[in-house]
Amino acid sequence: MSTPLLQMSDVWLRLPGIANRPILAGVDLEVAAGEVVGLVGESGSGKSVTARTALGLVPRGAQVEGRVLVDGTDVLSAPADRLRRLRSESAAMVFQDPRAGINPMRRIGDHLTEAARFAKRGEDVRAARKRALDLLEAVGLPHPERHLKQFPHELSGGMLQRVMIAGALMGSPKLLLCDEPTTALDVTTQKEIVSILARLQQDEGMGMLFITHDLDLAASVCDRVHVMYAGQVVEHASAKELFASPQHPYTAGLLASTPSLEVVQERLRPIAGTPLSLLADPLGCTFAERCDRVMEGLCTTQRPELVEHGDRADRCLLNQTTEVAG
Ligand SMILES: Nc1ncnc2c1ncn2[C@@H]1O[C@H](COP(=O)(O)OP(=O)(O)OP(=O)(O)O)[C@@H](O)[C@H]1O
Repeated sequence: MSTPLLQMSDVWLRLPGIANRPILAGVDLEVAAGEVVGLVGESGSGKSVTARTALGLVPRGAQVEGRVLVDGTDVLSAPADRLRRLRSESAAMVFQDPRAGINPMRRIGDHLTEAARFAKRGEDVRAARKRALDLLEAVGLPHPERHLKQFPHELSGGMLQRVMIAGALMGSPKLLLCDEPTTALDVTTQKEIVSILARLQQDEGMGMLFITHDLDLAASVCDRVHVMYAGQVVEHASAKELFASPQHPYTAGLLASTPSLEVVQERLRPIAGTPLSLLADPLGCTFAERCDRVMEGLCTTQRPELVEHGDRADRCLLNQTTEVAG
């Protein structure tokens, strides 16, 4: 197998003075070329911090340990100029809110060609403009020439997110990190944006990390899915296996609390309790206090490791205990 484009190994991120527990606690994650890896989990589980750490964008005051390789570059030790180049040449990110990532005072064309100035081939402005026009067309915008001259406020949220996707692709990245790219959009626009992303990912052979709350969306877009809880990956598997037979009670809980048009469920069952506070740092499993299968005396005192079972893995003592017993 080829070397992954993104390789995160045992990544820890702490925010002293803000959080008692680590924000990321030993995250392992790989994305290969041509592959879409999903990252799902409730709000606050660490999905965005994982993606941002992959590009060396860590919160101020953060203490980070572990290893992050993006296309061979050691992100956590690379100097700032190497990281800047990496973010324009090898990897790019699309965020949830397109308006937060664009200067409202600059024309769309300037935004797009500015990104090209950092690109590997040192394109001149004309070549960058041509690429911008091609990409605006590829993301389904009706009037690329006109859009180049427009300001962000002249476009709807869905149109602007297409511009942001075009901008992310200006440097022909090998790796695209998408952080809830459709959450802020209406359902029809969401579907269009997702299908554009999926087509571009395949056309360009990019590796993609796709962060979403939406499990149905993850099931339809991703090859593999990682489930995060309280800063840890608690389960990962191929999308097909994960949704057909979740092994971790948290994954099962997420599925049971997700409305689905395909499967008519009698009643949605929300996961009891609330996500682990940043001030809590329990001795045992971080999900124990909400788990409907908790083994008292065991889960509350022992931290489970992520254990592989074939090509999937989960972090649950229940499965490990059953294995030993069996
Ligand atoms: N700069 C920061 N300062 C303080 N706390 C932070 C910072 N960035 C993230 N956190 C905290 O780290 C935890 C993980 O945040 P993160 O944004 O990665 O979660 P998430 O899973 O992406 O959630 P959401 O789905 O809501 O975006 C949260 O508890 C968040 O409050």
